[in-house]
Amino acid sequence: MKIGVIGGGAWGTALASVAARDGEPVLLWAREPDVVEAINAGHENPLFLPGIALPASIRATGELSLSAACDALLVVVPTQFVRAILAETPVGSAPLVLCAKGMEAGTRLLVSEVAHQVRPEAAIAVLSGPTFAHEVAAGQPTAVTLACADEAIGQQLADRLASPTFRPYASNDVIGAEIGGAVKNVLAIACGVVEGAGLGQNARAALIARGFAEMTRFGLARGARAETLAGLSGLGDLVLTCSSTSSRNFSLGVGLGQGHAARDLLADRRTVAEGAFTAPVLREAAMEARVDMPVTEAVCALLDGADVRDVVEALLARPLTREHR
Ligand SMILES: NC(=O)C1=CN([C@@H]2O[C@H](COP(=O)(O)OP(=O)(O)OC[C@H]3O[C@@H](n4cnc5c(N)ncnc54)[C@H](O)[C@@H]3O)[C@@H](O)[C@H]2O)C=CC1
Ligand SMILES: O=C(CO)COP(=O)(O)O
Repeated sequence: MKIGVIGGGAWGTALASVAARDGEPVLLWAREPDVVEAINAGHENPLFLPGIALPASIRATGELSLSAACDALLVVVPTQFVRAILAETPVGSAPLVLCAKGMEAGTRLLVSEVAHQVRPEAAIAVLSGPTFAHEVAAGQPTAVTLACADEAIGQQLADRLASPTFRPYASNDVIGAEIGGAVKNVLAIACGVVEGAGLGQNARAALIARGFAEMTRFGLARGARAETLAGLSGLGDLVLTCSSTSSRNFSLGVGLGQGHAARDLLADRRTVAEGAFTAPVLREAAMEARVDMPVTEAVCALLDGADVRDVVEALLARPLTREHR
């Protein structure tokens, strides 16, 4: 199965490295000519994944048309670009493995729903879980959820991508796998705020638990299964992203918690903090589904420029309620 990877950021590069581990040829489409050049000439992606040696069997290209020769395509561009890239990519009969974590602005769709609109004929899988790209590319042990409604295709993809240090766990809950990854990025911003504002470790643990309750309420309303939300792509990724400055979303939150303005923190970023784009979309989707998401609302307020102390005060002043509703 020849794998093509669409997107040469940190995660696309790390996944290309996973797929190329035994000398298998992998095609990697990158938008930046510098990235294409550096991968082909020096087997490194100094822009997005510096300091990691890549397998020589990865061939980078700037030509999307070459993906027509692939048997499966890993789609790893940030969420807001998935629709445009998929429209341009020749897909043929290749299954699409969606690896971005977020919701599309305007439509409020999950990435699989966008892919289904643009490529209704393609089999769709979602790969998601606690996966910092630099650790995966360095061969450190990692486990992910690989969800596909067609379980035979899902198993083929899992077998192809698995290695002694990369363990895909099969699932058929595509929506559930996506909701965990989309929501945890917003919650990671909130946990970063707790860190940046010096609110303490009790507050962070409370936020992870109440954030998980929020993720679960929203997920169940959108048709996710509870066990998927409690698995690698939900709780697993939430715990990872809420506890490390390696996370771009958590780091963005640290800056907000220290009182910096979101627009300054987001200006001129080359790398993506998906939670900043997903938060307002998630707030709208939650209102539409009549799901209470106070942490998400607080993150939206901070991204809109509200004062940290006011937002924290308002969260803590909410009426006391039952832990389980
Ligand atoms: N970095 C990580 O550790 C992980 C990232 N992800 C997800 O993977 C997705 C991609 O993130 P990263 O690879 O980390 O990106 P990155 O932050 O390393 O790089 C930014 C990417 O955005 C692309 N880009 C910028 N403008 C674009 C445009 N107009 N059209 C198409 N692409 C454009 C760049 O070419 C580059 O590939 C995100 O949804 C992220 O949440 C998922 C798991 C782990
Ligand atoms: O999704 C990730 C880890 O699973 C990466 O998190 P960040 O995008 O916050 O860096």
